[in-house]
Amino acid sequence: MSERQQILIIDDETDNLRILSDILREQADIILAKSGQQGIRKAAELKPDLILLDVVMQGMDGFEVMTTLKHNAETSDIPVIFITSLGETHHEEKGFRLGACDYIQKPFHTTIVLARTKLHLELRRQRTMLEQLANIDPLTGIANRRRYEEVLKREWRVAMRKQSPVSLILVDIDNFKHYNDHFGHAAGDKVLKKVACAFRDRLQRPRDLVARFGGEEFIILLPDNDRQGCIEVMERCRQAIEQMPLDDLNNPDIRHITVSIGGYTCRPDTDSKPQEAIKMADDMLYMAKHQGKNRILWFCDSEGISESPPATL
Ligand SMILES: Nc1nc2c(ncn2[C@@H]2O[C@H](COP(=O)(O)OP(=O)(O)OP(=O)(O)O)[C@@H](O)[C@H]2O)c(=O)[nH]1
Repeated sequence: MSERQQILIIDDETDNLRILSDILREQADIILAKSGQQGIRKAAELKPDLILLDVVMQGMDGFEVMTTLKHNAETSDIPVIFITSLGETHHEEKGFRLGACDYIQKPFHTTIVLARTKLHLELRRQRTMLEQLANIDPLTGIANRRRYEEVLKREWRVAMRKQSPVSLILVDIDNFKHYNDHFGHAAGDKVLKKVACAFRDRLQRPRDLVARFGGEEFIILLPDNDRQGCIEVMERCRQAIEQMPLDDLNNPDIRHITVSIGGYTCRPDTDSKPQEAIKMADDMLYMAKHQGKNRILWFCDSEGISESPPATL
């Protein structure tokens, strides 16, 4: 991760903003806010890596700003350093109790401000890296199952609140064992990467998610789209994979692979559970395999089972 980090400085004194940004601009890109309200807005919008927050300010003070930041899921994990003239122990204690990662007293020494911000930016960088490692499948570079389950829980709650549909899709590469046995594990790995890319490139809404479920299985989440819309998206994926050239694998015998897909569209309510929805998609995948592979079987609570491409008589 080489891109520059961002520090948001919230202080109602223009001179303080100028002095701090002069000190810190070599370390990171600086965002300035002249009031608590403006700081909260910029924190949610720009998600800086670190916030330097004054306590004594006109209107909303730093402690109130901190409380608001910690109550908003979008800003709650951004580290905050209080930088203030309030020097008594109980002020410092209150700052830490509210969730600050550090407390610097004014008048401050430039070297101390630099050393502490450097430390917290580095911790932030390492934390982001660990989060990415914990959420990404190392072979394909897409989300892993852990990440999928986390996002699914969140989208399930959103769908319940908004009474909107959510679709879960399981995908399994057809005859992959044969492929692996014939051409080796390394060639199989290349296919897995290509399939992951094919899905990632075609699922374009920001909340769509494709993850590696394990082995040669992928799992997809399409929130806020109806059954027909989801089937169309997945049919485009199925066709793209079927037509995907495997020439670079130098296997004259197998030029193409196919996938079977099981989908389930539902409207989550208090009686339903994400794990049951995954099971429904798995049942559809099983049927897709059973009916000849390279096809989509879909179940929707209100419309029953459908197949894509449509079965010919
Ligand atoms: N190359 C590679 N192969 C994997 C990986 N994970 C699982 N596999 C292989 O995927 C194959 C799955 O085989 P099966 O479960 O029998 O399924 P299949 O041959 O695709 O048969 P159908 O699902 O009925 O079409 C096995 O050979 C596994 O070794 C992986 O990370 N890399």
